[in-house]
Amino acid sequence: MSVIEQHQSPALSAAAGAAPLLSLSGVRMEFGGIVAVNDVSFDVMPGTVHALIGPNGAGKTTTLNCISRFYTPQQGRMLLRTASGVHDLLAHKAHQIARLGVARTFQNLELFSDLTVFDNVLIARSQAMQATLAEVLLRLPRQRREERQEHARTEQILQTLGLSAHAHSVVRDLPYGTQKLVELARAMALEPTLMLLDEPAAGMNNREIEQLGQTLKQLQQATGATLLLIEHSMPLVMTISDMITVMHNGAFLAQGTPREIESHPAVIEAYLGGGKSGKRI
Ligand SMILES: Nc1ncnc2c1ncn2[C@@H]1O[C@H](COP(=O)(O)OP(=O)(O)OP(=O)(O)O)[C@@H](O)[C@H]1O
Repeated sequence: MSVIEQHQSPALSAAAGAAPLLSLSGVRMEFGGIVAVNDVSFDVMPGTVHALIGPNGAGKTTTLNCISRFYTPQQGRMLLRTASGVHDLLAHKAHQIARLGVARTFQNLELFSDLTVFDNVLIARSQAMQATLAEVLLRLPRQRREERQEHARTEQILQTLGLSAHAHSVVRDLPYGTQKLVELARAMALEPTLMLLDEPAAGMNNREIEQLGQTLKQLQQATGATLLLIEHSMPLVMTISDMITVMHNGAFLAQGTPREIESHPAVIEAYLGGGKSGKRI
């Protein structure tokens, strides 16, 4: 099927002439006898919101864990093209991935729950600070200047995500949906080229999901970052995605725009297990 529709979104139009930011080819990951990801290949274009969907156990999180180098696939290639060149992700360890401009959030929150929202984001920012230990200890001018810049940048990130009012709240006291946004803020603090989001809407109510959709779209437009997200909320996926890749039973099933995917017979079959063609997911 054609990957790009005739009436494509501005993000896809801009990306159409570009090389993929991320290319997976023939990725295979198995655990003992279980093949979680089987010969999966797809591209993610720069500056797009790209969803990775599929029924439970399809292999989505395992794929994301391969990209973030939490896992090392037994076969396949994963290339990341950034301004600094083409990077073979398999040549990098998980802790080096952030330096390539890749940030991720998790299905289960990974936050400092006893710290404030501001401090959670500031700690993520601190990875980007250039001051040496001597400068920090002596509080030299460059370190003080960087500190001021980091505080201002942290405030800006909180504002973008609508978290300013919660800046000085302790994370554990906040509703779950707000904590999910804090995790997003921490990922954004790394100023990534590619953001990997594992079920950002999980545990949110409909109003929060709608708000999240607007926030993600704004975030993508404001930063130019590419978002690759796993998500089960179809209203969210269909609203914000430029492109959708569908996995089923560990394999690539289809790729297309939301309009193509919602009426794709094989996708409907995978979700509904024998649903009639013409139904929508
Ligand atoms: N560490 C592991 N050890 C053994 N099997 C695993 C491991 N991780 C995943 N699997 C198996 O691999 C398959 C794919 O799992 P994965 O979590 O990637 O799917 P998913 O599409 O993200 O599912 P969900 O939407 O339910 O989160 C499943 O059968 C799962 O049980």
